[in-house]
Amino acid sequence: MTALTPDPSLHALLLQDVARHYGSPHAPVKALDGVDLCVPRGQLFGLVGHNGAGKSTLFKLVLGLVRPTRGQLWVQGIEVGGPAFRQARQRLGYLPEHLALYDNLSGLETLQLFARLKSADAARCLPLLDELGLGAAARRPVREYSKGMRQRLGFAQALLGEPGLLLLDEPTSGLDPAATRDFYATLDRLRQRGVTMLISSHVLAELEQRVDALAMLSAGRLIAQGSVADLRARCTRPLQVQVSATPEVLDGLPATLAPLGLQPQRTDAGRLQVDCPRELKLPLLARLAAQPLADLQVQEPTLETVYFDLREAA
Ligand SMILES: Nc1ncnc2c1ncn2[C@@H]1O[C@H](COP(=O)(O)OP(=O)(O)OP(=O)(O)O)[C@@H](O)[C@H]1O
Repeated sequence: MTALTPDPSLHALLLQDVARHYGSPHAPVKALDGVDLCVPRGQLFGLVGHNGAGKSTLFKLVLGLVRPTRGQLWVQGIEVGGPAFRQARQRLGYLPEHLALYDNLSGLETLQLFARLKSADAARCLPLLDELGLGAAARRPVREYSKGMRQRLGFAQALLGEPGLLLLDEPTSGLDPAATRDFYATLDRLRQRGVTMLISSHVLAELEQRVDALAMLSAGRLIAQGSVADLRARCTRPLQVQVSATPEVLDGLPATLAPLGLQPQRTDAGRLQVDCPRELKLPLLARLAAQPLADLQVQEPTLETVYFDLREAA
């Protein structure tokens, strides 16, 4: 786990020992319990966890919409709920999982309404819609918008006020692959401008290739935090190594790999698979490299496998 520095101004977001309990104090629902989290500035940072893990509660705490039962939070160095937070809140963008929109307003009117509520510059509305590919539809009523267009409009309201930190709750749920790709391309552009983004998703494969780092929540507790590579290194599940070669070469591999204690399995006539503990990866590859193979593939555990593994170990 990343060591926490005591200086909140160094981070886009810092949580120290944060708990949020609901219900009776005698039998509380512990939506979050003792979470230490540190999101560096300028990162695309993932937040993953199963249903009810506490992701939305964490967003609400950061936005100051609910108060922590225990602990402290800082957004860009400002304490959430403290005297300077009201102003800092203006530079927080939030895209909730379900954003209520008025069907009879146009996209532009909707965004102008959000701009008024947020005291943001209304002159930015049309350029923002253009930037998100909604310029041509800006004056059409929202009831005519597709799911993807509604999502982009929701995203536009989150971008009002030039936020330094964006909170994105399940932003791609229900989007098709092309819309998802476009959405992440926009996030890339924002990252290049130095915006920090905290994004929650159930689709771990989607985050795997895109986030700088992520935190894993389970039943209100933070079970791991780091880059995908850091978290993979902590996973106890084996790597899968697949090799292709002539049947004669494959016949000889069990004896070659026996000194490592590895037992390859034949998957079809021309292929063989070895489940390999991480610490044996290099010795295995060294032995395989000495063989006349036709092909070799190393499959790392997916982020989903890593999540389940770390959750079991927590
Ligand atoms: N207002 C509330 N009153 C009582 N319990 C609540 C309240 N809000 C959340 N909870 C409980 O807190 C826990 C965490 O909920 P939360 O919505 O934060 O999880 P989540 O990770 O966002 O889930 P999902 O992925 O399903 O949206 C759940 O057990 C939920 O039932």
